[in-house]
Amino acid sequence: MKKVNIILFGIGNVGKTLIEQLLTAKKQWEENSGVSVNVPVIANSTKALLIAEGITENWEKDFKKSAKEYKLEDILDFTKEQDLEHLIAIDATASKEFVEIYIRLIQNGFNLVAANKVANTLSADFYKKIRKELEYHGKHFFYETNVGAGLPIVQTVRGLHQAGEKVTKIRGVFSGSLSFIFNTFSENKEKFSDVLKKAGNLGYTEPDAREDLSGNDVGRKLLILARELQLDKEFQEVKIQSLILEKLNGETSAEEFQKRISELDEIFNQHKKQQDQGHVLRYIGEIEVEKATLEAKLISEPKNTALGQIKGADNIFEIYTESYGDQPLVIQGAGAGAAVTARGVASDVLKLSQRLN
Ligand SMILES: NC(=O)C1=CN([C@@H]2O[C@H](COP(=O)(O)OP(=O)(O)OC[C@H]3O[C@@H](n4cnc5c(N)ncnc54)[C@H](O)[C@@H]3O)[C@@H](O)[C@H]2O)C=CC1
Ligand SMILES: N[C@@H](CC=O)C(=O)O
Repeated sequence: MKKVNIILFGIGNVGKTLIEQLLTAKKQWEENSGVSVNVPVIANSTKALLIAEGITENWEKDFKKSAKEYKLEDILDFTKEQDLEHLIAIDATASKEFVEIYIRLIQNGFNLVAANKVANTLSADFYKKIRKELEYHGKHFFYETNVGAGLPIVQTVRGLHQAGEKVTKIRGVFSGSLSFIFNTFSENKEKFSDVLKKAGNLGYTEPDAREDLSGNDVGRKLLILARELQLDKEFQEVKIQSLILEKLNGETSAEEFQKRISELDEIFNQHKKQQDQGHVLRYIGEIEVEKATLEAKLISEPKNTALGQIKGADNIFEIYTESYGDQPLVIQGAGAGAAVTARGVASDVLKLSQRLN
């Protein structure tokens, strides 16, 4: 039996659900895949719980009782002292600072799985540096949930491109939270701010919902796919239409923004009023490969088109390639939510485990 040791950073929406899924699937993984999953470290932004033999279903109580403030060195020392092998660090944070330690993790023998999109959307130099370090140390990095949550988007785009297929365009609804917001807001009389709160409570938005409303989260996803297609782009080159007022995004803190979200209601009412009969609002992303352009924008879409008909927090990705011609390869399904995202992370962990000797 191959024993893998998970060091989980981030025990919020996605992290918590992942723990539950890993504990529940443990026996199945052992029996069907020969992989025994152990979670000796779980950490949030301030505290970590370190248990060599792994957390149990009492992990929340144990964390409250025994988690201690920590530095990365404490975790690195612990994994060495305990001689833990087959190490997989999971980044289930949304932190911009946390990704700075990826290189140190790789150098200290860790493989990586990330739900966090930041590492793949910093400078092209950093993107290449991570991959160079991974190659040098013989480590792996999986990040399927960076685009489309649990949907198989990254692997499909990468697989087509690596196989020599000419991908010409990717177009679709890349944001689960904006999908939910516009589906709900277009269809009923709720205020925009109430729908936004609901999306947050359902775990669809980023921890700071402005990441979604500013279009930055979609921008990141576009860049991640573009880089899979070996387009050498930077985040600043993505053309992004923001849906948020400058005054609420600039100097305002996330807490202040939460208190002022009703200021968005009037703007979105206007967007809604301007809809033609039978049309819905859609925030879409588009990569034109030949032109090397990446764009995220709000459009008015007829309800009866592929993009117009989606429901709930669905994403839809139309992947146009030479072989598929005018009829794109289409992938659709829930594009946000803790359960689908955590399952995508778990799937990455399992795939990565199977590569470890
Ligand atoms: N919610 C969704 O549908 C999807 C989320 N994701 C990504 O998953 C990630 C996590 O999202 P949520 O669980 O909703 O966020 P959350 O805000 O519920 O949880 C974040 C966790 O990270 C911890 N954290 C923050 N900074 C840290 C640091 N420096 N070191 C260690 N821990 C730190 C926080 O204490 C918290 O436990 C985000 O990057 C998000 O973009 C990706 C795909 C879909
Ligand atoms: N906030 C994101 C969550 C997944 O990445 C989204 O809305 O799609």
